[in-house]
Amino acid sequence: RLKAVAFLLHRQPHLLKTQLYVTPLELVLSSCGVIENGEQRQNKALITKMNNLSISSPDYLHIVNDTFANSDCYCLPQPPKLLTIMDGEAITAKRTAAVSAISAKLFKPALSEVLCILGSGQQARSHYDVFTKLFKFKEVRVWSRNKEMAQRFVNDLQDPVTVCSSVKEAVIGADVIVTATGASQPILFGEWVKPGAHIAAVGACRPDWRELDDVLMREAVVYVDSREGATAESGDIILSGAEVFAELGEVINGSFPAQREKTTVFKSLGMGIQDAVSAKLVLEKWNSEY
Ligand SMILES: NC(=O)C1=CN([C@@H]2O[C@H](COP(=O)(O)OP(=O)(O)OC[C@H]3O[C@@H](n4cnc5c(N)ncnc54)[C@H](OP(=O)(O)O)[C@@H]3O)[C@@H](O)[C@H]2O)C=CC1
Ligand SMILES: O=C(O)C1=NCCCC1
Repeated sequence: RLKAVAFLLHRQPHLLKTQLYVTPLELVLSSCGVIENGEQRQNKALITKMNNLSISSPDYLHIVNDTFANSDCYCLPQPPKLLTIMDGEAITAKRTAAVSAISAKLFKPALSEVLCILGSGQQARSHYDVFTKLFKFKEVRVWSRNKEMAQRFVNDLQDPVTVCSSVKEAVIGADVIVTATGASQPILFGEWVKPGAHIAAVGACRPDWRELDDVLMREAVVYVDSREGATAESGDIILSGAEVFAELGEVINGSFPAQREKTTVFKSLGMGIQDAVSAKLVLEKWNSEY
C-alpha cells in the first residue's frame, strides 16, 4: 500500500497548496484532490484539508478538518453529500511518515545503525513509530529545541532512545536523520553529516524557511515528493539553489536511480494526493468493518 501511494504521487497531477494569509493567523488550505474510478466516474470524491497554523505563536495549531465529500465536479447534478470528516492531524502524521519511510527504504545506506530525529512533536513521533517498525537500528537519538520536550518524547516510548543536548551531538555518525521541526533557519549543517547518510527533511515547508544549510543541500542528491511543490514551497531548495535530482515516484517507476551510496536528502512537503489516498484507505477500512 505504501508503494501504491508513492506510485500515485508521480502519476497524479499535483495541486499546489493555496495559502491564505489572514493576520494574525495564517491559513493554509493544504490539499485538495479528486478521486475517480475509471471511465464510469464512480466513487468520485472531493477531498479537502485545511491546516491552520500560527507563526506568531510557538504552538502549531492543529485545527485541521478533512472532508471527504461525494460530489460531481463536472456538472453538480445534486448538492454534494458529505461523506465523512476525518482527523487531519492523525492522517497528516501517518501519511507524511509513511512517505518518508519509502524514501528511507530507497535511499538509506545499506548498513544503517543509527537513527537521529530532530524535533519531538507530532511528526517526530510518527516518524519514530514508522521508522523503528520498518527498520532495525542499534541506536536511536532525539534532539529537540527544548530538552524537556525531548525527554517527554522519550518517556512515552518503550524502547531506549538517547536524548541529545545539541544537533551536532545528535547527528554525528547518524545513518538516517529525520528533521521534523518548526525551524525557519538552518539547524542541520552539512559538515556534521556522515557521508552517505540519508536525511528525510520534513519541516521548513515555506519558501523562506530552512532546516538544512547550503552545504548539505548542494552536496546531497536531492529527491522530492513533487518538483512543482518543491520549487514553489521549499526554502531549503529555493534559497540554496540546489538541484532536484528526482521525484520519489520517478525512482519507484524506474526513470531515475536511487543513489543510495551518496548522501541523500528527501525534501518532503506533503501533497494533496497523499491525503486523498490515505483518506480513501481509512474510509474503505471503516466501511468494511462497521
Ligand atoms: N512535509 C510534510 O508533509 C509536513 C510537514 N510538516 C512540518 O513538519 C514540522 C513539524 O510538524 P509537527 O511535528 O506537526 O509540529 P509540532 O508542533 O508537533 O512540533 C514542532 C517541533 O518543532 C520544534 N521547533 C519549533 N520551532 C523550532 C525552531 N525554531 N527551531 C528548532 N525546533 C523548533 C519543536 O521543538 P520544542 O517543542 O522542543 O520547542 C517541536 O519539536 C513543521 O515544520 C510542519 O510544518 C507538517 C505536516 C506535514
Ligand atoms: O502537507 C501538509 O499537510 C503540510 N505540509 C507542509 C506544512 C503544513 C502541512
